[in-house]
Amino acid sequence: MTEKTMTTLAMSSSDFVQDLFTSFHRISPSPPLIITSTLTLLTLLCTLYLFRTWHRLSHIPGPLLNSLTPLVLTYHCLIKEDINTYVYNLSLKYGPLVRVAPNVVAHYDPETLRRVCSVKANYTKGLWFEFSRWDLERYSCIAMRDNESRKVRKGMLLPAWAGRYMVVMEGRVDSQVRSFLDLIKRKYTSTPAGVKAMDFGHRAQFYTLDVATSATFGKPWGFLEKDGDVEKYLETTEVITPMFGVLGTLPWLVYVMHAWPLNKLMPGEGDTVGFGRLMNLAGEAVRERVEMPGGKTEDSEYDLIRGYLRNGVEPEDAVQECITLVVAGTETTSIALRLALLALLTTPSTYRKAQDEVDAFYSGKPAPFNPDTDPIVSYADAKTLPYIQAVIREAFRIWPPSAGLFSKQVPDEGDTIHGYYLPKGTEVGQSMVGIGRQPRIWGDDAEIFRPERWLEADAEAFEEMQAAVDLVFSGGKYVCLGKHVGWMELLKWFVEVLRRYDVAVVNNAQPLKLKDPVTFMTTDFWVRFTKREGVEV
Ligand code: HEM
Repeated sequence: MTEKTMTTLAMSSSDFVQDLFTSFHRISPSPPLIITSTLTLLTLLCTLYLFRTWHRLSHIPGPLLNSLTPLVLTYHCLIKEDINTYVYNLSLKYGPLVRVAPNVVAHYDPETLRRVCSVKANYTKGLWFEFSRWDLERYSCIAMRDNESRKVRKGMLLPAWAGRYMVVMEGRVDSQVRSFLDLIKRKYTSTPAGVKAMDFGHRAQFYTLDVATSATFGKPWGFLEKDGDVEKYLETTEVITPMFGVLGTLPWLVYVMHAWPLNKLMPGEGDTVGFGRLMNLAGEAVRERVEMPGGKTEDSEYDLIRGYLRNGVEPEDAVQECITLVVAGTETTSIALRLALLALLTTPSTYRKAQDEVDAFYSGKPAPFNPDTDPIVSYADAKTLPYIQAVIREAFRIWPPSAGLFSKQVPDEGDTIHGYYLPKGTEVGQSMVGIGRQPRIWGDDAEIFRPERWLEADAEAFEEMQAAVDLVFSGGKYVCLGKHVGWMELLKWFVEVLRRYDVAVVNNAQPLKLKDPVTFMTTDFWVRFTKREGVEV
């Protein structure tokens, strides 16, 4: 090959490459075209996804936006802080079954709620409960979604609350009622010479925390004695509790938070304060009891951890149950205590009647009254006071302490509620606010706090009302384990406090601030206690 031929060949191959490049460039799409096609494809996929999301339950009435995204509910938890009122208002607008999120419907029918929760129903717990998984490796009963496993676990938990153990538990409640009275005496008795206002929102929590921790661990953590937060528990739970509402609407976030790197920020057994400290103490308490030599435990040493372990709960699971006991037993009862007191303080006629009932009860007892040695009213006696019970039931009704959706999942065979077919996997949420406020059961004055309605009702109506309000403790296989302890705490507190003190709000224009990010939470509830005339305290 000559040099000339070589040069010609080299030139023609470079021309060829250049031509190829130019023609490729000519047919390749311009950047705007790539962006436009990608956007079109994404829009198409999103539309398909949204259509599919909407279509599944498109026959259930509800706002369009809610059928496309759960973020509307998240917004009402996080920003508007009115989630339960919002869900009830949707029911009023759209009917007895309303679609509140793509896969979640809500109802306010006591009968439906009882059926969904009944032992026979194949419904399982919904994803809403995922927030109560304190550890992804282990379950506490409240978070268990598999019916068979939860039946076995609940069967182990129940005997720990039975018979004579309730007597022990009542003694624990009495001690904390006494601690509360002692706190008023020590620091918060107002006189004409000066007001010693108490932030009741926090003190209600101190009381219920001391009851829950003494029932669980055998002795209280001592919030009332210290009259302050212990181990920064409240400081951290005040941040965490509203988050429970958000996680209820976006359950997948629970797994994100338990995965690296967010898990580094989550409370854990290594923590020395806050929620992590509770985990830590629960672990220690369980280990301590497992390592203890066998033999009979005196009733005075009885606590729920011992009861659970004795009934066969694995130690690691007992830790989870301890955490649930403290979380489930505290905020619920505090809410009921605060709002029942608020209702009494802002309705003078009911306050008088409640106090008269307590006085009438004690007028039949031998005098004189010694506040330090007289026993705290027994649960059995307190249950003979209809008006005080009516006050508590009215508070439960208007501000249900367990106000969230508490959704349960439709079983494989599907279900029909209020004439609407619900396919497998649909989450059925409850509106306890709706159950407590619907005029069909409560009459036209359903929004009004009026304990008298309970005394006026005939036997049949009373039964229906009681069965409806009782659902604040859920029902069937999900019924609250601490129901009687909660009732004891409330009844005993009202009887013993009203017996000794006159209570009044401090800020008449705004007794407290109420918000509803997951359930009814209050701040700035200042009250004053004044000794009743002629009563030694
Ligand atoms: C006014 C007070 C209370 C209310 C309104 C209340 C409400 C509830 C509700 C609605 C549930 C069922 C959740 C569900 O699975 O659907 C529940 C479960 C539970 N509650 Fe309560 N509760 C109260 C007080 C207490 C107390 C004082 C304790 C313990 C000291 C407690 C311990 C528990 C436990 C351990 C569970 C889980 C039961 C299970 O998994 O089956 N509760 N509570």
